[in-house]
Amino acid sequence: PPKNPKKQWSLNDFEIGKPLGKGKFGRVYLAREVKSGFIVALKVIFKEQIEKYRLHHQLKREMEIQTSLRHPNVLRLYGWFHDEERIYLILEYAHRGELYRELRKTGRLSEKQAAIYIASLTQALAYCHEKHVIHRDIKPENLLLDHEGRLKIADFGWSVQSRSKRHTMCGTLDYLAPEMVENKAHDYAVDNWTLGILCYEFLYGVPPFEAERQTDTFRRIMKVDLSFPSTPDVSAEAKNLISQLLVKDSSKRLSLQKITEHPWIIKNVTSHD
Ligand SMILES: COc1ccc(C(=O)Nc2ccccc2)cc1NC(=O)CCSCc1cnc2[nH]ccc2c1
Repeated sequence: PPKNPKKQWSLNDFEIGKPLGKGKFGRVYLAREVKSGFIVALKVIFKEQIEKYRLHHQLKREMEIQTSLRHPNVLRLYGWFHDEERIYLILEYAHRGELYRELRKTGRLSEKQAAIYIASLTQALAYCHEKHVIHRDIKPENLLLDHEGRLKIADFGWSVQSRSKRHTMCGTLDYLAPEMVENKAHDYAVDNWTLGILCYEFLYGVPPFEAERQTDTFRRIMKVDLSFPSTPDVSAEAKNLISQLLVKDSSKRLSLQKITEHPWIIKNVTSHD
């Protein structure tokens, strides 16, 4: 990655390549840092967007936090620069793209692969929480895979994200915890709920409370209407972990520490980062 963080980067330092994520991540481009040949993802944000939503100081504070986040399962923000009308974020490039794509391709994951991803996510979240960073909108399309297939939580930009979260609201409620759906104050424990949703989706190929209409998904989440189909045949340990995460009372959800100690994780994951 670009070495000296204090260096003032500019657009001339990069050769811009293809657009990434087809606008899913805002406007992000593959880019190569000319001197080192290092490949990055360059995210372009228009200043008038930031001004319009008065995000300037939040963006600065957030950039400070994110450049300090160093974890193998958290996408890096190497630095940023700006010109008159745009802000550029120099982001880590995850070569194997969205985990979502892999999930759609294979339909569902093996128990071993699912456990490896859940363990990676748990470690990344434990790290973010100890750095007092939450609001991780962790759903499959915000999870990327690097060239070794290692999971990276790629979703930040909560302020912009919260706009897209409203967008998500009209998209899908599937990943939102009851307290989020009820618009109650929420804390770190929403991420534990989402881990349960993701674990279910990794193993069954669909999220647990999926329904034709949003109102039905809403009702199923509030009721925690959780059921395990007889096929595919999923291990009792996996169902046990999911059942201990998809708990309405956020204080009763399995803690991140307990997830790493769960028999299903221990059985399926060597020390995998
Ligand atoms: C650390 O990450 C981020 C940090 C900050 C922000 C952000 O926008 N902050 C913000 C903006 C405006 C107001 C306030 C805050 C966004 C991200 N991350 C992403 O946007 C997702 C991955 S984009 C890169 C990337 C990599 N590797 C890929 N492989 C395939 C596609 C792809 C796409």
